[in-house]
Amino acid sequence: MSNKAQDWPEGVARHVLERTDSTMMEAARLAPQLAGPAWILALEQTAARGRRGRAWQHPKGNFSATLVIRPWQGVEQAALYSFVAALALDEALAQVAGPHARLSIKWPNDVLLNGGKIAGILLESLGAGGQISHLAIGIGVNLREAPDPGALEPGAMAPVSLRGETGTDIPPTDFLPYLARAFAKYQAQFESYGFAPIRTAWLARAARLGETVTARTTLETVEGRFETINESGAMVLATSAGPRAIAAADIFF
Ligand SMILES: O=C(O)CCCC[C@@H]1SC[C@@H]2NC(=O)N[C@@H]21
Repeated sequence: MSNKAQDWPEGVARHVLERTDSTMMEAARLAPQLAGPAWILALEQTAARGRRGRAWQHPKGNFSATLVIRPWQGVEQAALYSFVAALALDEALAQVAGPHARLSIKWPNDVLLNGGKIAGILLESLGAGGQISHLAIGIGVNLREAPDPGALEPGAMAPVSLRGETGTDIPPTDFLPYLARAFAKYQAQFESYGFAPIRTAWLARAARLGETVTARTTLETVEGRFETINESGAMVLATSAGPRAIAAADIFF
């Protein structure tokens, strides 16, 4: 594991907080004053949130951070940063987890370790008057402890922790440079060459590609074979009624 201070990506600010409500809220408060991209890491969060309005548990020792950036293009491109973030997470975790860790990415933006959920990503756009000024990319990683499965929704993916699965015990402040470097690498790729190379890399890491999955949207439940993701990042399922592109859903295996 290399974790030298000089390995921090150039031009990116870093704020480390002992405690806050949520790094997403901290990001919204800080964004107007930021001169460039910034990571906001909190050692404790009192009101952390997950996707679809769910609460996110943050046991002590786990990683919780939000990266604030100015998105490269419009609203549609902004959503694709979740794939950039998932690849970065996968790479950073592979670097610290050791050779036996089985990492994969679950559409749209969870990272799995040995089949359980180790990390989640939450994207929020910040701005006023319909204009996105900043993108807040929130990342939670169960570094030390898996949250209590009893507090999760029925059918939710079983949570695991890095320490529980691999024995690696890395503090959040030490994990951050791995993630920041990996994110800067994939961000540069995305902003130079577009979504195509990110999509290819993402598909190579995708969990259950080619297998039958169930997608639960707010309106319906769709079952089908996970064929690919399209150029907008939607999951494409081969269903009995033909191909379906799903833009947002919870996926069950
Ligand atoms: O539902 C998910 O899987 C996404 C979870 C995102 C949690 C992170 S922790 C850091 C940031 N601050 C928050 O309040 N949420 C995100």
